[in-house]
Amino acid sequence: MDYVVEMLNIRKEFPGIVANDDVTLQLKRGEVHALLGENGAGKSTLMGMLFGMYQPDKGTIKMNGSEVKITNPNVANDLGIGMVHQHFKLVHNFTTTENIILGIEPKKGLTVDIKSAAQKVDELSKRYGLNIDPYAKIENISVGMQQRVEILKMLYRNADILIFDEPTAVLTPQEINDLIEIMKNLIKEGKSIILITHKLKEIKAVADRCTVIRRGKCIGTVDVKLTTEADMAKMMVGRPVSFAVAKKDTMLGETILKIEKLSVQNNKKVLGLKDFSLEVHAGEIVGIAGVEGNGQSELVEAITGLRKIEGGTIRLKGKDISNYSIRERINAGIAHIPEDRHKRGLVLDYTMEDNMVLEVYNKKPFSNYGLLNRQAITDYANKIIKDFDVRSGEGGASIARSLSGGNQQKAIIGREIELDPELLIAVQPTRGLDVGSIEYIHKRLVEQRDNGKAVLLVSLELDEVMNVSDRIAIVNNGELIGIVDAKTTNENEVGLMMAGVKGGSKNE
Ligand SMILES: Nc1ncnc2c1ncn2[C@@H]1O[C@H](COP(=O)(O)OP(=O)(O)OP(=O)(O)O)[C@@H](O)[C@H]1O
Repeated sequence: MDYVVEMLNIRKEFPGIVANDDVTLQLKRGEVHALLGENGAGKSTLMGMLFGMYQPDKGTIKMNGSEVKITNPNVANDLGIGMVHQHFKLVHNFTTTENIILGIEPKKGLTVDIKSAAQKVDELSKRYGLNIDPYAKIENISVGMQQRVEILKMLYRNADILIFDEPTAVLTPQEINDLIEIMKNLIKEGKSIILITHKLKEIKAVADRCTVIRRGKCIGTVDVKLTTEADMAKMMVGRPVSFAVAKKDTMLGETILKIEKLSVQNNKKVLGLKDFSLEVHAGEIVGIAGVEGNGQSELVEAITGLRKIEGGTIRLKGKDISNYSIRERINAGIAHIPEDRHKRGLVLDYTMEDNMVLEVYNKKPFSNYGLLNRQAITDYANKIIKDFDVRSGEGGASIARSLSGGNQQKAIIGREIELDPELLIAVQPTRGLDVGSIEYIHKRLVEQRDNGKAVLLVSLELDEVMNVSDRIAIVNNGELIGIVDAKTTNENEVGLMMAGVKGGSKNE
């Protein structure tokens, strides 16, 4: 059999956890091979070993039939293995070309030959349909484009084996379609791809075979054409997963959040949100649907106090909180699951325990007269970790950075829901989560609403907004286009409104 890469009987332990236990993955030349598994199942660890970031404790790696020792990422590069990481590794004030050549700069005498490098970047970009400007700065291009720079980095180094670690988690639906086309082009040009993703739809759309791992162990490799999404989900979680969200009828209570004529500037100092009004009641989930960058971040940051407002008012249970500090807003009952779990969700170098009390450490029983009560903090953190099935080697003592992306996300969601807030703002809450965890998180959001709390859900996943929300507010270009009832609307109507076609109602 023509395998370009074979990872055979691989084992890797971290303190307190066997991340990979006898895992085998064989990559055929010219295939897209999906790697599927729950959060913390050991996917990134396995790929980390193929990319030379970790060494296996046991097992062998072969390339084209011969055993190789991939002792560091430079060796991986030399062997033609490239990786696009979950969190990009780019220097923001460098240009695309500067990022791509970093570490392997072509020289003319003593100076770096940027011109010839930019020319090569341009050629590669055209050949693979990537549409990258070789002189654009990273900070000025979209996340989707930044990812293409990561792809170009691999191509520039002549990689033939391309590893994509959850590449679509940060992309918009259009960017996802583009990436799928790019992958197909790469295969046509003779590359082989390993794709880590939680999205079964994408596996169906682009992968040939799929290897499933659960809690570090290999469950099997299947032919994607012959396997349904439900079967793959079951292999991965070990039980059938329900994709539908079960909900009782809403029992609307008082108005919790009342936004009137809100205007907020965006990062470019123009109005990112204009004259925006919305109400969220106790006992309902209001979803915000829109293409990324249409005012969602400005809205969330204005409510949570992360961004100054230009005009209008924000009321929580009738009280004007427009000028409250962030802490005052938390104390008033607002909780926030942020979009960027690393930048705003966690202090990555703190333990999980400390991360779980970031908003409450200064309160009883966690502190008394300025002294921390470690036992109370441990107990509180352990409860969240258990309830939300946050998996890591050393539980609350684990450093946040060492947790898998999905487990970091579950911990943040647990921390915010545990506050039992009057208003829970959930931004992309299930980004990077496996289907089993998504099912659980959706249940918990619905539970908040059933307990008479208000939930504001912001998501780029239309399916999620449609399934979880009671009402859907659609934004386009910073304006409220309309509000629709989730029970009676359909994807077509919401899609049109997202494109700016007015519909629905402007009131509650
Ligand atoms: N450097 C590390 N130190 C300690 N533990 C680690 C380290 N890297 C990973 N782990 C642990 O190994 C397990 C597997 O993590 P890994 O990141 O491989 O999971 P994953 O399948 O990629 O998950 P996700 O889908 O959430 O990204 C997790 O329990 C994680 O906490």
